[in-house]
Amino acid sequence: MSRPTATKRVPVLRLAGIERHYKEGAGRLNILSGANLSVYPGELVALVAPSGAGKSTLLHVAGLLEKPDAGDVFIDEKPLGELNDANRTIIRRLQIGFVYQFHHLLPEFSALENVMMPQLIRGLSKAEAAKRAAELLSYMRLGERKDHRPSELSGGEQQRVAIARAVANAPRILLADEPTGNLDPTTAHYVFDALAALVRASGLAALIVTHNMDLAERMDRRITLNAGKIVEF
Ligand SMILES: Nc1ncnc2c1ncn2[C@@H]1O[C@H](COP(=O)(O)OP(=O)(O)OP(=O)(O)O)[C@@H](O)[C@H]1O
Repeated sequence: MSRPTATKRVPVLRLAGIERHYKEGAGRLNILSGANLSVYPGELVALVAPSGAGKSTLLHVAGLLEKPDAGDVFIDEKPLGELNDANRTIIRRLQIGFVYQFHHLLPEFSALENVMMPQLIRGLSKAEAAKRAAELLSYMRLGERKDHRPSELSGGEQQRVAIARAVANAPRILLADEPTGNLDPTTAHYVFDALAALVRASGLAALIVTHNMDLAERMDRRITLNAGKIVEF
């Protein structure tokens, strides 16, 4: 079936024929068996699947943390399979932001410093990093809280700092594993709204693992894993 408008768009993230298997005794456990996915600029895709279906494995492959056994990952249609480990690390640092269920903020640093950190690692000056970090925290409605340490912030505030940190280096892709899984429903909605606004405003492609069907319904598309393949639902 031809879809003329869709074919003109270029996906930010494309997974093509991804296979991933693990050894199990004498046999093989096939987790991903020809998984295909395209995520477009500003799009939020919910990944909803039962425990053990391969959600983390898929995020790890998309995030260049694990190499697929077959198939390839494309960012802006550039294939990444041929890159050596050093170049994969560079692409991961610059192009991909990660958000986890638990924020993993550095406890002895302020919110501002936590968001500055990836930029300093990338080689930006302190002044440049502080400016962007302050802008991002204001966008996440945390301007007043930027000098607080994580222990002085609420769970929802901590998670918004973690989201700001994930996009500090202006990545192309945001990968999130249950980003609101640790929050009460009202806070989860608020944090999700902030995340969605950021993704749409910056044209990121976001792949978000969630068990929360309310949030999944508010994303642009919903996918699941069935026998190692990606299925829209
Ligand atoms: N390094 C590994 N070696 C062997 N088996 C693995 C390895 N990593 C994951 N698995 C297995 O692959 C399957 C998929 O794991 P994965 O963590 O991707 O699932 P998931 O959908 O994220 O599950 P959950 O929701 O419980 O986190 C599981 O059965 C798991 O035990």
